[in-house]
Amino acid sequence: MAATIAEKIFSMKCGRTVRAGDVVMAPVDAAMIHDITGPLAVRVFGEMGGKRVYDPDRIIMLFDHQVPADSIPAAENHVFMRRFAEEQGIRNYDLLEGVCHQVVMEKGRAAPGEIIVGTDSHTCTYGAAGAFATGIGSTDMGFVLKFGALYFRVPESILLEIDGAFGRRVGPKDLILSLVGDIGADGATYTALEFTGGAMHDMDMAGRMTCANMAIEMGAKAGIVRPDETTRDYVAARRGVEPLDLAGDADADYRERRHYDVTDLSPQVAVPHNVDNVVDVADVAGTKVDQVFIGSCTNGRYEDLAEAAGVLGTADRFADGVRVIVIPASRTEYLKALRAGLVERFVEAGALVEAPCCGPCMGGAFGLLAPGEVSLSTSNRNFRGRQGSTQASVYLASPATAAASALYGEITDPREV
Ligand SMILES: CC(C)[C@@](O)(CC(=O)O)C(=O)O
Ligand code: SF4
Repeated sequence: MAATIAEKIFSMKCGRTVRAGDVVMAPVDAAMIHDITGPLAVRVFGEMGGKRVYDPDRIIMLFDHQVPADSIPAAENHVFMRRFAEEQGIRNYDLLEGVCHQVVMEKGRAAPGEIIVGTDSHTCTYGAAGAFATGIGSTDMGFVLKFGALYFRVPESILLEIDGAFGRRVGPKDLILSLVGDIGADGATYTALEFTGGAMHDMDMAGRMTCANMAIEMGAKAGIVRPDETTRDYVAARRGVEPLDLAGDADADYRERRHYDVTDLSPQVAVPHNVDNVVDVADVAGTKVDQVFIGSCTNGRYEDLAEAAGVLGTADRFADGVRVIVIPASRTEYLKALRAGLVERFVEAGALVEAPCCGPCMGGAFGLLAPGEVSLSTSNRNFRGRQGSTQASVYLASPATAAASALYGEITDPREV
């Protein structure tokens, strides 16, 4: 019987045919917890009478939101989580490996057909590898840690067929921002987005992660990129085995089918204070910026830093008065950038390059904005107060637009640099 990818994954996991709308108890292949939402999950696990986690090798614990510890409570959280890891024999964790969603992917912990949950709403990122990956609350995670399964209502799916070829200095972030603007912050609530089409097929894994990462910004439970040879190569290189092949059936019962062509897409910008308030860069060009942040689980990979460095080109310096903060999403991506000379290039141009962490993305330990200040950020949220003062403004854009804007001190179309 024709089925969507989400229906196929849940049917496989439940050992019977299930359909969108069915409520099922499904096994969880991997569970990710991090330093902000993890402690509560661990406490709930204890309150449920949990003594041993269901499988320590399926639990991934990462410290990324408040690292290095930026307060004594944060440090206490880290001690609490490290103790839990040690007592439970959880080996998949590292203090400074990087942002959770980058690390889960680069460690090969996501593969087509798997169900992965995380106590973070951007867990959907792993749909780039063909998994059904979704953010859950810390209470649900307490249940997963103990039982290794969770109740799900199998979501309806929206098929997104993306065709065409990106123009110069236009890429996956511009695509996903345009989709968020078109579908709306609540336009895909509780659905699974299924990304397919020529432009997705041509996209590298970094770009697919950028797209899957922002599925939640349309309310979606998951953002699954149809697996293909790029998926197979990425996963096989990390797992050493050929992953499952998986595709939604053309005649499956999709709630919606949408077609987009990226050929004429221009650089996109999400304007304060809503992620779905998306315009062409031309509509906000010339807006003065005080800070530019290049990083986050959305756009902190080597490919993103290289895109920004490409726009920087041979320019000596970023614009006077603009604070440029660059944060590679993981130690691996940082080392790639170091070895390619990108870090030196950013520092020479006046940027602050920080060790892998979430940083200014969520108004964490540093990079906070004062009232009236303006940030252009390659991250995924721009609600009021997200990066500091509720009187500050955050614009979201691609690494190329971020670099161009840092060069001129104002929002700038990267195609004009
Ligand atoms: C935990 C929080 C800061 C988060 O990382 C993800 C979440 O909303 O769960 C974010 O980006 O908002
Ligand atoms: S980088 Fe930002 S969006 Fe990603 S997990 Fe950290 S705080 Fe959340």
